[in-house]
This record gives sequence, C-alpha cells and structure tokens, in this order.
Amino acid sequence: MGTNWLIETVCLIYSKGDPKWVQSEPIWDRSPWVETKHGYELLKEKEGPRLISSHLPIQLFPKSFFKSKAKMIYLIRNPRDVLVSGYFFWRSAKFVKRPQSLEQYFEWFVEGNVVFGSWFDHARGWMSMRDKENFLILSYEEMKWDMRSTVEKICQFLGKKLEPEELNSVLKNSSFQAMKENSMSNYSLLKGQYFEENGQLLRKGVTGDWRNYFTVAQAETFDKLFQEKMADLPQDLFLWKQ
Ligand SMILES: Nc1ncnc2c1ncn2[C@@H]1O[C@H](COP(=O)(O)O)[C@@H](OP(=O)(O)O)[C@H]1O
Ligand SMILES: CCc1ccc(OS(=O)(=O)O)cc1
Repeated sequence: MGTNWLIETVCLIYSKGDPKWVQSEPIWDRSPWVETKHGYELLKEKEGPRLISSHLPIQLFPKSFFKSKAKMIYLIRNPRDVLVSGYFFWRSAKFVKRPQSLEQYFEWFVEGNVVFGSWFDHARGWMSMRDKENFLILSYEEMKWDMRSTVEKICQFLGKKLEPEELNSVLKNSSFQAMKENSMSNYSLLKGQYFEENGQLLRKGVTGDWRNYFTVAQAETFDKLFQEKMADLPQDLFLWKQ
C-alpha cells in the first residue's frame, strides 16, 4: 500500500526532519499497529499525542476514534498495484497462508479473501468519512508524483510548520532508497522469525507495476469488478491512470 512510507513521513514531520528517531527505533514501535498485541500493549502506555497505525477496515476499528478529535490519514493506492505488492509481501510472510502463485492471489484478492479483507469494502467503508475535518485521504500515487506538496498537505492537516531545510530533510529521509537502507524501517529485523530471508518490504516502489504481471484477461476482470464496486463514488478519489 505504502503505509510504512506514510508512517515514516509522519514520524519525520514530528521530528522536524531530524532522522535520529527513524534511525533508532523500529517503525512498529514509533507508530504501533493497534491490531497487534505488541502494538496495543505499547499504545496503552503511550502518552498523547501519539501515532497509531492500522490496516483495519472501518467496522473493526476501535469505536472510541469516532467520538474523538484524533486525526486520521487514510492512504489509498491503485488496487491493481496493491494486489501485486501484496502478493510479493505475503508470499514471504511466515504467519499467514501463503499464495502459491500470482494467479492464486489474484483470485483471493478479487474475492476479498486476503488479510484485512476486500480492498473494495475497505476503501468504500473508510471513504464514508471523507467529509470529516479530522480525516485526510492521500494516495500513494500523489506521494510518488509530488511528495513535496504531499508533505505540505500533511503538515497543514496536522498543524505542523516546517522550515525549508526541515522539509528537505523529510523528503530525503523518507525516500525509497533511505527507507530501504534503514533497518528500523525496512522490516529486515523481522527476517527469520516472521519473514523469509528473501522477502523485502521495499520491493520496487513504483506506480503501475501491475502492467508487468496482469494478463489481458485479468486486467479486464479487474476493470469490470472496479466498475461494479466503485462506480457510484466520486472518481476523483481514484487518481491513478488505471
Ligand atoms: N519510501 C518509499 N517510496 C516509495 N514506495 C515505498 C516507500 N516505502 C515503501 N514503499 C512501497 O510501499 C509498498 C509496501 O506497502 P506497505 O508499507 O503498505 O506494506 C511497497 O510497494 P511495492 O511492492 O510496489 O514496491 C514498497 O516498495
Ligand atoms: C498484523 C499487522 C500487520 C502489520 C504490518 C504489516 O506489514 S505491512 O505494513 O502491510 O507492510 C502486516 C501486518
């Protein structure tokens, strides 16, 4: 999805571009996953303001959020790229039923039989929050196309002000290369116990990689499904060019 990219960016905004924090504490401790035991235990002890991460669909997210003033950033990505990225990620994970082929994962994905459920239901559910002032939707594609403007948008939303050199440092330290080399952010610490040695969170980091993997028939099936499931939502929410 790009979730860890967004988390890294927000951490760097909080540290005003200083990379010390992102280079010294694992990303899952800086912004714990509320759906994991480890993350939940950490979050219970953390003083606010704190960062929280989640992949949960709206109906499973802690209800207290909806009565709070906490700010949420929802990251969306072309689901075709989510599918391909997810295939490579989950096939190296040791704690889930692993897909044996992209063809198999394609079937699971279109049926919604993947970790955290149907992408379509997930996006549709959270997008119902889009008019709330404490809710910001960003896309992986806009981060790729214009990260500087995206960081400014995040700062505006969070009420943070960065000096020009601080903003430059956020951009530098959240880049694909910087994150790939940062053992506190690239999940290499989890290799062995949770992931295979050849697994990599930071795989390619590009938009449109699905074109290298989908067959013509899969592309047509996906287009049809997207139309069926998402046609009634404002299409400017989906910024990718298919
Ligand atoms: N700094 C960065 N710049 C661009 N893409 C990044 C990135 N950090 C992570 N990603 C991409 O985000 C995806 C992982 O998402 P998540 O963090 O939600 O699991 C991977 O996509 P690819 O598999 O397409 O390369 C990974 O390469
Ligand atoms: C079980 C929760 C969880 C947390 C992080 C994951 O990795 S990623 O953010 O999707 O790359 C996967 C599962």
